[in-house]
Amino acid sequence: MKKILMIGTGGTIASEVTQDGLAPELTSQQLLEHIPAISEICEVECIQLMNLDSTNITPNHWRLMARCLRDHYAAYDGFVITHGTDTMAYTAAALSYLVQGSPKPIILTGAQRPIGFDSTDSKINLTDSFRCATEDLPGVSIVFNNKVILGTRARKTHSKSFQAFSSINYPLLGVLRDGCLMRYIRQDCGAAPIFYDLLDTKVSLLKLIPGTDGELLNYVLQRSDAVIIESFGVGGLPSYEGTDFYSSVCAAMEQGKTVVLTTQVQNEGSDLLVYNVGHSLKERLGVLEAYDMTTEAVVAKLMWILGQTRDRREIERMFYMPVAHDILWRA
Ligand SMILES: NC(=O)C[C@H](N)C(=O)O
Repeated sequence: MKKILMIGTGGTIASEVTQDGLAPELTSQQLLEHIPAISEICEVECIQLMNLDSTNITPNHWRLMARCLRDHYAAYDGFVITHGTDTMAYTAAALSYLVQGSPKPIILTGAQRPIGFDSTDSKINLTDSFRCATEDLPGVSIVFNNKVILGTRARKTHSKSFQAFSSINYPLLGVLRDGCLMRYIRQDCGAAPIFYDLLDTKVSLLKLIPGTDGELLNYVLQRSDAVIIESFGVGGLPSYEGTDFYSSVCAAMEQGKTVVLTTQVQNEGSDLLVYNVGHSLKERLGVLEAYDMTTEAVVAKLMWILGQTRDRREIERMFYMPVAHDILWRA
């Protein structure tokens, strides 16, 4: 029987009703006690790394999770991390950069309703996740509502219903039907994973609205090593009286900061060269663009890259180099 490590981090799945709203209180061991049938699927050992609403998860917690995987990697056949859904897509992306090429499954799961509630999705999500953790499903993925989503492509797209996650600009890796995994895609992997530990957390995101105050961008640029600007459509920077976004970006890049343009539109990604509002940003300034990557993946990838280098060319090379199919290859 395969041996799986369950790593508890909190979330709704582990939450109980308190006077001040739901709060994570159950340990991984207590979660398992709700589903005795898991012992027919695999042998499980548990570690409780933290017990947090995922709103409170930070990049330091991603590093703790990656270290936990590294320290216990050899002893288990697969890993199930229980996590709040609110920032699970960020954690999945971060672990995809911190633990690359894993031949063993690293599954993140959680729930929209606590395990103690009559109408809960916790039990099916956990059972499906343990099934997937015993399969040939390399790399980091999210198993939720019968779907298997690649870690770099997940996004929370429903705040309440069980179908919380979607795969963005990439097909599902598989689905679960009556507890059986139908795998559509097998991720490539190495003989052993490469673990990373360093992250530069001075990465910020600015979402534009029509008429954004240019001083906001200056402020964010000042306080960050990299800024992601979530712009409109296929991407570009506005210009109107009283703002000079272009000069702000230019000055920040001269100081060695990294600027990435992405889009608020969920599907199909950016293409800065299409419109005049984006063209010179790309051609003359050389800002990076996200193309089909999710914002969650861009955030985590920049932290991972800047944890390793400050060289502009190297940053650009690493940014466009696909890791776990986070970006479609561009020749
Ligand atoms: N469904 C959930 O898990 C939401 C919860 N607030 C969390 O992210 O921890």
